[in-house]
Amino acid sequence: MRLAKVVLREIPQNLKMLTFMNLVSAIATTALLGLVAAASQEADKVDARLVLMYAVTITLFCVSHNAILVTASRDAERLIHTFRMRVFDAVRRADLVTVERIGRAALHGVLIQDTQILARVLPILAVGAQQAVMLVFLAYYLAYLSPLACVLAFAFAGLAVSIRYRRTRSFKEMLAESGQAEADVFDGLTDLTQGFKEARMSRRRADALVGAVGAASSRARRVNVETKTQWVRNFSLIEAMFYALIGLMVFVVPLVSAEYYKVVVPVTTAALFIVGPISTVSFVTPMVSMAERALSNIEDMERRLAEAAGRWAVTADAPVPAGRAPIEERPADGVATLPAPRSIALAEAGFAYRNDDGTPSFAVGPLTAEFRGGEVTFITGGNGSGKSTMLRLLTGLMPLDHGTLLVNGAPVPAAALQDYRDQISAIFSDYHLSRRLYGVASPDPARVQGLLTRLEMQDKVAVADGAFTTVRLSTGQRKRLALVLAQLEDKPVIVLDEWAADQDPHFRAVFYEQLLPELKAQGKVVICVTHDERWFDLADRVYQMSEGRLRLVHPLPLEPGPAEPTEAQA
Ligand SMILES: Nc1ncnc2c1ncn2[C@@H]1O[C@H](COP(=O)(O)OP(=O)(O)OP(=O)(O)O)[C@@H](O)[C@H]1O
Repeated sequence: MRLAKVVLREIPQNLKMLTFMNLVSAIATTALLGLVAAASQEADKVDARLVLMYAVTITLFCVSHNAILVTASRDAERLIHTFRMRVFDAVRRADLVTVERIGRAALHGVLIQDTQILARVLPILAVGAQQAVMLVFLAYYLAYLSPLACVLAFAFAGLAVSIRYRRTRSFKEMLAESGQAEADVFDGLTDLTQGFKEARMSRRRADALVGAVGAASSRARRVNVETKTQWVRNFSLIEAMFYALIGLMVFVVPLVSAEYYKVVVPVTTAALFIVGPISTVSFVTPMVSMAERALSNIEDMERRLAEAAGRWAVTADAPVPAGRAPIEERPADGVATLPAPRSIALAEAGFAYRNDDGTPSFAVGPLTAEFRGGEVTFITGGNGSGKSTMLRLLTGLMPLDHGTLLVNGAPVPAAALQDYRDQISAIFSDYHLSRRLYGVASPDPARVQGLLTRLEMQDKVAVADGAFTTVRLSTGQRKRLALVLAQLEDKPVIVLDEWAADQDPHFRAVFYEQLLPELKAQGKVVICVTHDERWFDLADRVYQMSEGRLRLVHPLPLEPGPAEPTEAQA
């Protein structure tokens, strides 16, 4: 059972203590029953010793019950924290295509919904386990009083529980359907909040969007109501059956057992005591499948992300092109030593986006291009020609299907990919600007002020306590802050995907005529995707992308000239 394995593997520390507390609470409950039976024999006087023992037993029960609940809740939260951190870590290690394919809704489902299910269910399961142990003790006690009553009571309880289970066969499917419907609602919410402007601008679009979210929400409501109704019906049925069980003990058993009248009071009391635990255990057992499902979702997500990372590691270790020495891997920790890039390149690189059935939907390559330090390279080409895809491959965000990524002419091994990415500042067209300057530890205030002034943002924004004072800015202004951040990172490679497209004509000229030459003068590898032909002559190289293929258009590759006359000819 997945749940048991996970508990043993992830939170083994308190299992002994929980088992001990379970035994204490079960013994305390059985002792309570014994004390009630003993007191009922002496109903004409109050025995102080029995009262004291009763008080001690109740205290033991309360202490052990509390300890079980508190420990189980704490362990459940620890488990959830572990899972969340593992999934976060797996996300940051995965490649972009996998994360995009999995989607925000599925990740949200796992990180929020499934972990919450575990947080709710695990402490209840601990109580279920406690009640199950208690049932074993109560069964012994009942069997000691009257074997016949014990057999009848448990047979009847078994019947009640099995009727209940037969009625909850479809519980799992209902949960799955409800989870899918909730994910669809979340998708719709994302479309509504992120596409708010578009929805607000068109009644038909907004109607269709809200209609789709409404349909998903209504599906979720129907399934959730069905699930809860079934739960309530089952609960009532089982309650009624347990009252019938008490009737069985009082009216039917005396008919078949002559000596029964001597133990009728303790047996009936014991039967009353087993009603609660049986009800709890039968209520809790379906929750095992809920927890198993949540766990399986979390583990599947981890596996999908890890598999993608694994595939990537393999493809990144593509064969070394002839004549190029690979970057060395340090054997001790397996991390490659990556030299500071003076040039980065793609050699015969290829990649295809794939449909769900695995067929390629769009392919780039073979791509061969080199980008050098102290040079500005422009990449141009029509919409959808593959420029951003090429940048994603060049920056190590997506695995190559074939070909090689090179630094200073040597292939980058899988173990060095993060090192490689750490050398690149990239501002993609869908750049996300955070208010906090993550990863830039205590920047020099004078330098920050200088950069803000250089980017003409000094009157709008400042940096305080490691964060921009605001990011509520225009698209062009946010891109300028992204460039401030990139300059603060001061990495040897800078990649800008249509950065200038959002700038006004004045600042566009500043960008091409001043900022790019400054970056070039600092010796950086500067790569810009751009459509601004007016400034093409400022670039050292211009590549043209067309239908996934890359062609050098400036400087034009030299045509092979007439052959030099040989010595003999001379
Ligand atoms: N995440 C993705 N999943 C699947 N296919 C994608 C994805 N992103 C892009 N594509 C496909 O790759 C093609 C090239 O997209 P890409 O963004 O690389 O083009 P681009 O040259 O940067 O275009 P633009 O100038 O419009 O930004 C697109 O036509 C699209 O079909």
